Amino acid sequence: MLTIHHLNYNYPDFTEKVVSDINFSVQKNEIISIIGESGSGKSTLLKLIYGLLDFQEGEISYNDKKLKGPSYNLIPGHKMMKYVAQDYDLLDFVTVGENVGKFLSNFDLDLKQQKIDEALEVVEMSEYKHIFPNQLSGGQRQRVSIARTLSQQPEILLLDEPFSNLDQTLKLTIREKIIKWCKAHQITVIFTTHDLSDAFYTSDKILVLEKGKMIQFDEVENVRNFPNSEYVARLFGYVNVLDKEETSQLNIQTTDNAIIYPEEVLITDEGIFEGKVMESKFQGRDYLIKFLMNDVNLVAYHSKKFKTDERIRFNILKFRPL
Ligand SMILES: Nc1ncnc2c1ncn2[C@@H]1O[C@H](COP(=O)(O)OP(=O)(O)OP(=O)(O)O)[C@@H](O)[C@H]1O
Repeated sequence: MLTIHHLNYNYPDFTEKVVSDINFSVQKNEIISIIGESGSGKSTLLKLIYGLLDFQEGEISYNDKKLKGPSYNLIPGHKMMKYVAQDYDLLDFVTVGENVGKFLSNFDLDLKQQKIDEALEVVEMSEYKHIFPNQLSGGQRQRVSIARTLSQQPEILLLDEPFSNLDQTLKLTIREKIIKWCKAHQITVIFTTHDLSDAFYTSDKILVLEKGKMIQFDEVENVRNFPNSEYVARLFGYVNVLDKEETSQLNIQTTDNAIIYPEEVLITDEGIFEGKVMESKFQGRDYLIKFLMNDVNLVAYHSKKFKTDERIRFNILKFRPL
């Protein structure tokens, strides 16, 4: 088990804490995604866990053994972990296959090739095995870099934005294959992402960072269903955040502010409230309808497009106090 306890970090020559009093534990074989606004400290947290930065306060331990930063280790980076940064770090003068096998033992060459082939297959790069990386696209380089860490079968895999350069179609397959492979090989994965679908489809738990602080850490469904702040709710995309005055206009019985996801606003002719459409935007599957009820701005999804200024009726199906 990996445990992070009261972790604090500021970059040398800066006083501001980039990681501030972080506490969480990760069980073997769990998949954790770290989400948060740009600059919230996601990459820094990964680097601290991997042992690339010396934290000023706190403790990181793995299976009850304390882990130290680069000042205490001859080679930075803990042996049982592998870290894929955003720069991929491939050698351009050897082939993709040789890059993937770079850290594998030459003792059993058949086994080495088997591991290389298996890892390349997971990221769907088998046909590029004999190509040099400088002939690859950014997304292909990213996949080779991931394959290189998979082939080494670490106990913990730390991935910084692992799917950021993949197009949507490829991402759906590769993301699933990588996660399946890691689950099958009992590998713990911690990855950062800006794409909420990465977090939803692949992780067991989501860790939310805001300005270096961990503001929520919970199972995926709980973070989405019970976001503990407006910041967390807004990470999931469009959301209605209503203050007390606005909730009372919608007959919502709460003394707190409330959040309502767009799918919890039902546009229907039988609705008890009336609104005026401001905008209908096609979202791929349905329309995002922005509308006003008195002076309350709301968003909802609907299969049909409405005209600007059209009158609609709606009901509130659910709300969550904040
Ligand atoms: N080497 C550095 N020296 C000083 N400050 C840094 C350094 N690297 C990052 N920072 C600062 O630390 C903060 C957190 O950066 P970090 O890269 O961890 O955020 P992030 O959440 O991963 O961002 P992004 O989503 O944009 O990748 C930012 O304010 C950044 O400017």
